[in-house]
Amino acid sequence: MASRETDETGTGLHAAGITVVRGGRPILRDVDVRLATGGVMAVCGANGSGKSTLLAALAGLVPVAAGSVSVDGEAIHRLRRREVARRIAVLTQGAPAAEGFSVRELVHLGRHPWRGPLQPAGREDRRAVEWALDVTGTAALAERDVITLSGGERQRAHLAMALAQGCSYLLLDEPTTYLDPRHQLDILHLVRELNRTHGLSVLWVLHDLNQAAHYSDRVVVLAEGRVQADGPPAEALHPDHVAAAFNLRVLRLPHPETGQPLCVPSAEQDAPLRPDAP
Ligand SMILES: Nc1ncnc2c1ncn2[C@@H]1O[C@H](COP(=O)(O)OP(=O)(O)OP(=O)(O)O)[C@@H](O)[C@H]1O
Repeated sequence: MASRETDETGTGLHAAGITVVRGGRPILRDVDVRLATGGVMAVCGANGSGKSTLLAALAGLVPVAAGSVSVDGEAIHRLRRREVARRIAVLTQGAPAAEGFSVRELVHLGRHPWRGPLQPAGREDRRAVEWALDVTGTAALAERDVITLSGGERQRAHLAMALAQGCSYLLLDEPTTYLDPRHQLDILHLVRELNRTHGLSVLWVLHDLNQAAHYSDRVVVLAEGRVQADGPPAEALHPDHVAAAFNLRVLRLPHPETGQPLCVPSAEQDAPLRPDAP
């Protein structure tokens, strides 16, 4: 049996029975989740259920009180920060706008794990940056100040920065926030394509259950810091799991064009979540 320190059995990014405590309170409890190499996994759950905390724990950014996180079989806490950053790129919610930076300079920041603090960018750095600008469609924006970009353009510029990092694991916290419906689909489609063409392993926190189901091959549903469901989208997003995790009744209806099951909120819902709501 593999130990929780080394996890020789598995590749991928694995949270093995982790508990995370913040502010003296357990936020995640005995969570066991594995992002398979080459997989696309969505994390869904109600506000405050622990999704961002799980993402941070998988990137080694928050300590675990029990269990462990491993990347390709190596315990993450044994790796140097730079080594982790060469394997795992993280794009958090509402990444701050880097005022005074051009898009190209922002994307170059993604190369930091690969060179010394004062080392100038080399050929490989420039190649990675131009590739990231190209695949995210931000090459035409490269000389623009990041602060002048629209929300959608900024999201793509930050995605380019994460891609320039040259990692095999990409963790995205609500990458569609602030985007209109068409730009949401464009980002989801782009990341899915990068998964298919470059074997990038993706874990993303998504609020839209239908987008999570359509663009991911596995869905984890969190409820109050525990795993409510983990499996292929049709299983994990069963109405019973959705009801337990979100206090939301949904119907499963086939998409009129593709027949894929859609989660549609029922017209019949329980009382509002907050008893003090008007
Ligand atoms: N540093 C912290 N100290 C204390 N409590 C924290 C800290 N960070 C997060 N929490 C709490 O942990 C819980 C889970 O937070 P988290 O951000 O992981 O949830 P989430 O599922 O991503 O929520 P949302 O959908 O609203 O973004 C929340 O109750 C939050 O207040």
